[in-house]
Amino acid sequence: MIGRLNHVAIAVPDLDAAAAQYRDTLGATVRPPQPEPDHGVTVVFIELPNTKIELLHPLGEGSPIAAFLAKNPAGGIHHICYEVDDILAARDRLKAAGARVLGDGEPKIGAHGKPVLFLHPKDFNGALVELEQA
Ligand SMILES: CC[C@@H](C(=O)O)C(=O)SCCNC(=O)CCNC(=O)[C@H](O)C(C)(C)COP(=O)(O)OP(=O)(O)OC[C@H]1O[C@@H](n2cnc3c(N)ncnc32)[C@H](O)[C@@H]1OP(=O)(O)O
Ligand SMILES: [Co+2]
Repeated sequence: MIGRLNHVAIAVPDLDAAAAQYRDTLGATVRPPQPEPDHGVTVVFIELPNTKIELLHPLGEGSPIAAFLAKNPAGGIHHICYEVDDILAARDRLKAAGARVLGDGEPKIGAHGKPVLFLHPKDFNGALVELEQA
């Protein structure tokens, strides 16, 4: 059911410093900061030949990554995002298998303008999983 690895997300305490490190030290292509108020984060995408890195920083009150950064003040890998051909079919199959779909269970529009859903990390080996409509 899951397809390509769309991105690996890293929560960072200093977005500018992390973006500069990927650009200047690692020599990667770094996109401009992108506020995502509906998700409570600002993102910077790093373009790699085979996938993307999504740098995440809290935006506004009640950001879903605030607790994660409080527990991991130096930052850390926050989630992995897989593409699926049919996000509603994927959701229903996962729910039937007992996985917890986060939020109200309805897809939201993600950073690429496509529907996304999140699955509880405790149901996936301690890794928060994002699904994105391909
Ligand atoms: C930009 C849009 C979009 C895109 O298009 O790419 C994005 O990526 S948005 C990214 C940010 N959005 C989200 O993360 C939404 C989904 N997340 C959530 O709903 C919550 O963050 C959460 C996963 C339910 C955690 O909620 P929280 O209030 O932080 O609960 P706890 O701190 O109590 O955590 C419970 C439990 O889970 C562990 N945990 C939390 N986050 C992670 C994580 N990222 N990876 C692995 N494990 C995680 C946490 O440590 C707790 O464990 P215990 O302490 O053992 O109970
Ligand atoms: Co993401």
